[in-house]
Amino acid sequence: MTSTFSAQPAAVSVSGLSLHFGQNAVLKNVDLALEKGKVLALLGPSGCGKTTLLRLVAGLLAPTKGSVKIDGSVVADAAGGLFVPPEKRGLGMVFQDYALWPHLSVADNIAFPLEMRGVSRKDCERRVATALERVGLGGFGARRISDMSGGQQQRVAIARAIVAEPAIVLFDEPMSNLDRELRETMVREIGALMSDLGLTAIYVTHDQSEAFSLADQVAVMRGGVIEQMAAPETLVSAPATPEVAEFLRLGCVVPVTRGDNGLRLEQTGIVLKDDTAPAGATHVLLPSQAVRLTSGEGFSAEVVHSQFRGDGYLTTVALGARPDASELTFLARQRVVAGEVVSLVIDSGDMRWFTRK
Ligand SMILES: Nc1ncnc2c1ncn2[C@@H]1O[C@H](COP(=O)(O)OP(=O)(O)OP(=O)(O)O)[C@@H](O)[C@H]1O
Repeated sequence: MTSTFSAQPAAVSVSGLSLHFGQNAVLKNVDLALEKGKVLALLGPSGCGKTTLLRLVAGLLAPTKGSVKIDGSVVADAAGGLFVPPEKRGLGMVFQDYALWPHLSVADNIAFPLEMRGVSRKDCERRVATALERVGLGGFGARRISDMSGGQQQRVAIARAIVAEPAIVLFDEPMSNLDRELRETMVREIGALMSDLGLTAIYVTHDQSEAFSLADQVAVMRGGVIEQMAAPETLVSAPATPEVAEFLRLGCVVPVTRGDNGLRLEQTGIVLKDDTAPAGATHVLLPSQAVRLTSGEGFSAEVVHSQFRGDGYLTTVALGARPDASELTFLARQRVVAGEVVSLVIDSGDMRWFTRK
């Protein structure tokens, strides 16, 4: 696992964190640290443990092993039997299903965390009005929740999460009930809000573009562990494992073997003569971004399909004899047709090598 640690005191850190449901280990020995003012996205396929990790930070679950610290204070420690309840962790939370009270007004929903803290009525009104302005719902305080659209309800939920100016805001797939267009707008708005307020946030999503647009750091999770935690650009340029490369759909990962004639890319018919692979390389990523069609010498590949996408032709080719051939998808500049055999160039400097899978 690769994590990023910093000399700055972490806003959130977890250490050796595990959670078992009966015999089932859902989270396995996870370590991470998030700096103040930064946004961390937890990204991964369904069931990989993203929500579980978020709920452990929130205090909605207690760890089987390990500990959670918020702003330097331990809020959960399995060994020491310490557990601080969610309402005492100073967090704001935004859920997928909004979790608003439909019978209360917008203002009353947002005021709830302030009332829990005993804030005066006058102060409450002022802070609710500010929070409403921040999410673009100024003047909507008296409306009933049931009279608001899905997008507006999610904005109310965000206003409620930030109204008490918590140290950290946790988002659990907040966009998944919204349609695509609205999701894109909301991602822009949440991003702007996060940077205006300098929020520290953890944001769970299975949507790569959402994670990449919002987060400073992205933790790619798989099977209850963090495979890699890094800035989005680093995940793309230097995926730590073949699994990260495959999950992010960065290109085609193929096994390699060294032979007398050079380095053989299995199931592709490709033999690399300029062998730049490090010792012990077992797999290589052929990144989609590095692939070009050429009229000169290159790797032969048969076009499986190709579709015009506005900015080019999204093209899948078979590297080697089908049906066992590895397939590589990339954006071609020119039109090609299924069945055509094309010539491809991939600079060896753009290839990424792995020493295990
Ligand atoms: N209360 C529970 N009892 C038993 N198993 C559970 C419980 N809650 C979650 N799990 C299991 O833990 C694993 C991780 O679940 P989690 O909800 O953290 O995944 P996720 O990555 O957030 O997935 P999704 O994107 O589908 O929400 C899953 O296999 C899930 O079935």
